[in-house]
Amino acid sequence: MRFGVVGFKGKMGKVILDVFSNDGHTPVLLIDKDEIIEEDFPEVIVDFSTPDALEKTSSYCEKYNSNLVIGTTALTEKHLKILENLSKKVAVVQSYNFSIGINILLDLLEKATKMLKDWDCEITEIHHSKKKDKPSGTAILLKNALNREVKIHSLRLGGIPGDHTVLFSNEGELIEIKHRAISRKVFALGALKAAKFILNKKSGFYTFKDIIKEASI
Ligand SMILES: NC(=O)c1ccc[n+]([C@@H]2O[C@H](COP(=O)([O-])OP(=O)(O)OC[C@H]3O[C@@H](n4cnc5c(N)ncnc54)[C@H](O)[C@@H]3O)[C@@H](O)[C@H]2O)c1
Ligand SMILES: O=C(O)C1=N[C@H](C(=O)O)CCC1
Repeated sequence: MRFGVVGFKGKMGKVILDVFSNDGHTPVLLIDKDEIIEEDFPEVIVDFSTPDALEKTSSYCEKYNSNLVIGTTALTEKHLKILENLSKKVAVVQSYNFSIGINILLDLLEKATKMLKDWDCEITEIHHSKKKDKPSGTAILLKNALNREVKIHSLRLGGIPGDHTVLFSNEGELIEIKHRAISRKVFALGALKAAKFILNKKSGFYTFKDIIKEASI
């Protein structure tokens, strides 16, 4: 496929370029804060950058009728509205976490939270010191899956790609459900799976969970 990357100079952008290119796909549109390289029209644009880039990303999707895979976190209602409108014209996959493990964990938590209604529950997330947003997008997804008020504890240190733990405890027991991304490549591989999923879709809004379900991973 011909693909575009928004945030191509960033940590995720570089890994996405690598993973997609190694799978035989051709980068034709590269966008970062201070540079745009436009060679051809992309079938899919992948945006892992910053919420401020979304209007530009959306206008490129409309210009080229490109589908969109977006992993950028810290989106507000305004950004979600842009994505909703865009998804009426092209196919959009949005997720705060493109790893298979977290998306399976979200299913497990929906079940666990019903069984552990009376237990205390909190979330911890640890990420590299360069991460700009807090709490992580994934922690927000986990909180939503728990469907109750939980505290999120955020730590920023070193080069950690992403650790999330959900803790449940009663008077005598502790259950810890933990996910660790060992490398950023897992997110890029998930984005590639999402890009292949929407390649021939006309329009619509999807999450990564929809894709995993359809592929029965
Ligand atoms: N959904 C997921 O699975 C997942 C996984 C990892 C990271 N992320 C998210 O992806 C985003 C990027 O993470 P990162 O670690 O690569 O960050 P980063 O800071 O290393 O990279 C961001 C890139 O975006 C560029 N950028 C900034 N403003 C821009 C603009 N207006 N237009 C175009 N480009 C612009 C920056 O110059 C930089 O190159 C963050 O929101 C992060 O939370 C999501
Ligand atoms: O490195 C990041 O930034 C990550 N962001 C996502 C989040 O906020 O949940 C996913 C994990 C890595």
